[in-house]
Amino acid sequence: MAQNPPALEARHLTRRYGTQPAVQDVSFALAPGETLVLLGPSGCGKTTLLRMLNRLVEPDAGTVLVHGQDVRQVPVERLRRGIGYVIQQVGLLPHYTVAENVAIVPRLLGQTDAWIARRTDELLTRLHLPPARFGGQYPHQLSGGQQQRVGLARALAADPPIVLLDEPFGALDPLTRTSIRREFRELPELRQKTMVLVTHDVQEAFELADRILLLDHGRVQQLGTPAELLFRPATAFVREFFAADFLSLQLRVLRLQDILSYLPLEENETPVNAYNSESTTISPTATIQDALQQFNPSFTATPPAPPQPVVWVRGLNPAHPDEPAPLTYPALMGAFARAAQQLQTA
Ligand SMILES: Nc1ncnc2c1ncn2[C@@H]1O[C@H](COP(=O)(O)OP(=O)(O)OP(=O)(O)O)[C@@H](O)[C@H]1O
Repeated sequence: MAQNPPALEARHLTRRYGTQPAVQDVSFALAPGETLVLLGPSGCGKTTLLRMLNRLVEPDAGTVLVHGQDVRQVPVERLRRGIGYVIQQVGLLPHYTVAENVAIVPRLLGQTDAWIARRTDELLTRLHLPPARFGGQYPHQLSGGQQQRVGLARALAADPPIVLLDEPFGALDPLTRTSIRREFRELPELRQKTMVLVTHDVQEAFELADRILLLDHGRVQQLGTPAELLFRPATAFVREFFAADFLSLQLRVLRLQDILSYLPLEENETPVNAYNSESTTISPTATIQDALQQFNPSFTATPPAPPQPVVWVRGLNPAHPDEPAPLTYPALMGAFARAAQQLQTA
C-alpha cells in the first residue's frame, strides 16, 4: 500500500527579490498534525517562506505540495480556503461584528446560517470570548489579545486542515502573550491541525514546535526537534542562536522522564503515604519548566522560594510504577542540573 503523502511539503523553494535571495533551496515535509516553527533573525526569510506555502508569494524555483498535490494545480481561492492564515496585524474587518468576521470564510463556502451560527458560537466559546458578550461587538471595542483570538477563530472557522501563522502573538504585551500562548497550546481545535508558525521568539518556538526550521539569510541552518537543535546544533550559527537562552530552553526541552535516573528517590523526606486526593500530581511527560511551575506558578528561570513543598508523579519510581511518588523542589533542581551536565558533555 502506498504511504500517505505529507500534509504539507516544500521542495527546494527559492525566492529572490531583485538579485537578493530571500529564501534559498528550502525543503521540509510535515506529517498531519505536526507543528513546524520557522525561526530566525529579522530578514532571514521566514515570512517569504510562509507566504509561498499558500501562494501569496510565488517561488522562483521549487514546489509546494498539499496532501501530495502541487498547489499550482489547485485554483488559488480553493487552496486558500483550505489553509487558515493568521497574521500579526489580525486584519479584522472594522465594520463587521466579531461574529460576522468569524463567519466570512464559511459564508464564502456556502454554509447554512444554522451551521455558521453553531460554529461561531463554538469557536468563540473555546477561545474564551463568550458569544453572548462578544459576538455583536466591533473590533475596535476589543483589546489586542481579544482581537488576536478573533483572528484565530476566523482562520479556524471553516476547519481547514492546515493553518499558517505569521507572528500571531507579536503585537501583544509579554504577559498577555504568555497566557494566550498557553491557551493556544491547549486548544483542542488545534490538536489535529498541521501548522506552520513564524516567530523570532526563541521561547515561543520551543514552547509550540514539534520541529523547528532555523533560517539564516534564507538558508536552512537546521531542521529538527527543539532538543536536537539545542543539544546537537548542526552549525556554529545554531549554537550561538540559542546560547543566551540555553538554561531556560533546557527547562522547556527536558521532561521528568528524561531525568528519572538522576532523581534520588531514596533520599525523599516525604513518605509515600502522605499522598492524598488533594495532592498536586503531574505526569512524567511534564517538562521541567512545567514541574517547576507546580512548585511556584510564577516560576521563571530564576525561582524564588517555592511555596509548594512537594508534588506527586505517578510512574516516577520504577519499582512501583502505579503509585504516586513524592517529588521535592531541591530533588528536581539537583536532578535537572546533573542531567543537563551529562547531556552537554555527551
Ligand atoms: N516585497 C518585497 N520586495 C523586496 N524585498 C523583499 C520583499 N519582501 C521581503 N523582502 C526581502 O526579503 C528578505 C526576507 O524578508 P522576510 O520578510 O521574509 O524576512 P523575515 O524573516 O520574515 O523578517 P522579519 O522577522 O523582520 O519579519 C529581506 O531581506 C526583505 O527585505
